[in-house]
Amino acid sequence: MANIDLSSFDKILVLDFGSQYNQLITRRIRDLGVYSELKPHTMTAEEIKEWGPKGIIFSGGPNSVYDKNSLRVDPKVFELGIPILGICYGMQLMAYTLGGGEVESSNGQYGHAEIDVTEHDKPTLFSGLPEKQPVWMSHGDLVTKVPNGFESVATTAECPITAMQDDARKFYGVQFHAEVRNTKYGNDILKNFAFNICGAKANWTMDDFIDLQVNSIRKEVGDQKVILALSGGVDSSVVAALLNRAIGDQLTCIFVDHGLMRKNEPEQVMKALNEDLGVNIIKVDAQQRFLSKLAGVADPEQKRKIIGKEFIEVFNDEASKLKDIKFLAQGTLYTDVIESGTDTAQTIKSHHNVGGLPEDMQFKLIEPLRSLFKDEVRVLGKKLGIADDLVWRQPFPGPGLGIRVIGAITEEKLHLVRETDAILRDEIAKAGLQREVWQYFTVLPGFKSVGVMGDGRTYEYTIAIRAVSSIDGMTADFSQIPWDVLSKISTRMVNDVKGINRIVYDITSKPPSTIEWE
Ligand SMILES: Nc1ncnc2c1ncn2[C@@H]1O[C@H](COP(=O)(O)OP(=O)(O)OP(=O)(O)O)[C@@H](O)[C@H]1O
Ligand SMILES: O=c1[nH]c(=O)c2[nH+]cn([C@@H]3O[C@H](COP(=O)(O)O)[C@@H](O)[C@H]3O)c2[nH]1
Ligand SMILES: NC(=O)CC[C@H](N)C(=O)O
Ligand SMILES: [Mg+2]
Repeated sequence: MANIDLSSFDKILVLDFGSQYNQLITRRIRDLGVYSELKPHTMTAEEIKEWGPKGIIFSGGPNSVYDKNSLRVDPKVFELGIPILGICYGMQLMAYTLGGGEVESSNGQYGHAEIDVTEHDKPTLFSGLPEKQPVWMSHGDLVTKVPNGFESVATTAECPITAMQDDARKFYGVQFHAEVRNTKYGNDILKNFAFNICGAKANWTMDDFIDLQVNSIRKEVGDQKVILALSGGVDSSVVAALLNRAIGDQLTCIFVDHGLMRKNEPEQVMKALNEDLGVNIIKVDAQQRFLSKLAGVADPEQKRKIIGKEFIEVFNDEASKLKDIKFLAQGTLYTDVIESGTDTAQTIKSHHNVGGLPEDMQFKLIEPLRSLFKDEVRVLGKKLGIADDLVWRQPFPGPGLGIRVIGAITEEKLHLVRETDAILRDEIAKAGLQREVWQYFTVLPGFKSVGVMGDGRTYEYTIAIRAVSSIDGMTADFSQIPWDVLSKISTRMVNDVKGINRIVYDITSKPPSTIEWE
């Protein structure tokens, strides 16, 4: 095993000013083969120097630079001689902090825009790229005067200073989000920054990630025992493979059947995991515990917190049977972390494994995938030799069908979601669409409507079909499942599942919606 320490890699540091997309910047840089980490905006110039990045990126964020409590940066960071790129709030912060710049509020620009690049001659962020480029904007404020030493290098009608640069000091700012895929040349812009401007070398790969994680797990755990929350999903299976490599039989995996699983899932999961992963797995039957705690609870955040807490109670019980367990491992991804809310980012929903955890938890967490996105985890899963079917399994949230029955959960409602979900999955498989559609499931909104079946009046529940395409779960588009497939699905659901008389199709993207309804 290679003994890896970070000093062998060229690094780019991303400072966190609270954007939902901040970790997306680090992963774009890692995709280029350059090591990158997200760190708090409070890191001092001295600490940054010690970390030794080739370049620094300031992320976007929800603040306005003129807010009293807006997030700032140590001004000495501009004296380190390290190239800096500010994105959105990051650019505004540069203009505000460096002498001579001005920022004002405006009507805002949200979504697509086209920029005109006005500076081509010098080596810039835009070297080798077209003069006109589609970008993605999300801002209320804008820079109205560049700081001393800077020039404006790109423009749109609404935002005359869309990009700015100071060649001599290697400081750059873009008002648009270069890290999102809707910015057509975003990756090329980041490439120009990392390689041409910072002079970084691409000497980082996912194999290095595996080595780093395995080493750090061994160091942290020593000869102690670890339990892993294993769901049968991709994320926890990848963690199982990593832990198996790092600590072998010091690991015990625990699969919880909370009664919110899909049709036949518990049996299938146990069979598949036993065959594929070769790890020691305990199945806990906890249906009654979860369902009785959830009875009558309608608020989505409260449901998520109850589920998160009950998971930990189950792990506590199992740990006390196994004795001397200090560590709980989970397949937490960055999406779970950022949506649950951080010191700088707002809470969108409390994922059961992050925001839903009880405050007084006894375990120390091991979460090796905490900074990664789903598509990176799939690459990792393949590298670790996990079977294709498991690597490409559609995500299924820990709270399961519990967040797909909207409002209070009952056995009857769970049954309707479970049966319609099974039909949907079967028809999607028959149509060969499993890979094309990223995630697909049914939701029971909980209201009834009038229908007519066999000449008789019905008054029954509605089922909604949710199907999305995505790469990392951070943004998603609704999938355009062919009408004939939808038609078959709808007919089968109404015919086969008693208690349903209407099927609707969810045609919203994320944002503005989220993938799950709760
Ligand atoms: N039924 C379960 N039993 C044990 N642990 C679970 C269960 N459901 C979820 N978890 C834990 O919560 C984590 C987060 O769940 P999540 O659904 O995001 O990941 P996953 O199930 O591993 O992968 P996927 O996204 O493919 O479903 C899991 O990685 C796992 O550690
Ligand atoms: O393990 C999980 N625990 C949760 O509490 C949770 N909530 C949402 N999800 C999954 O995360 C992805 C993004 O979902 P949303 O757009 O609904 O936030 C989608 O893939 C969701 O299925 C969860 N996974
Ligand atoms: N996305 C951002 O970074 C937004 C920056 C700032 N909050 C604005 O509205 O202009
Ligand atoms: Mg899951």
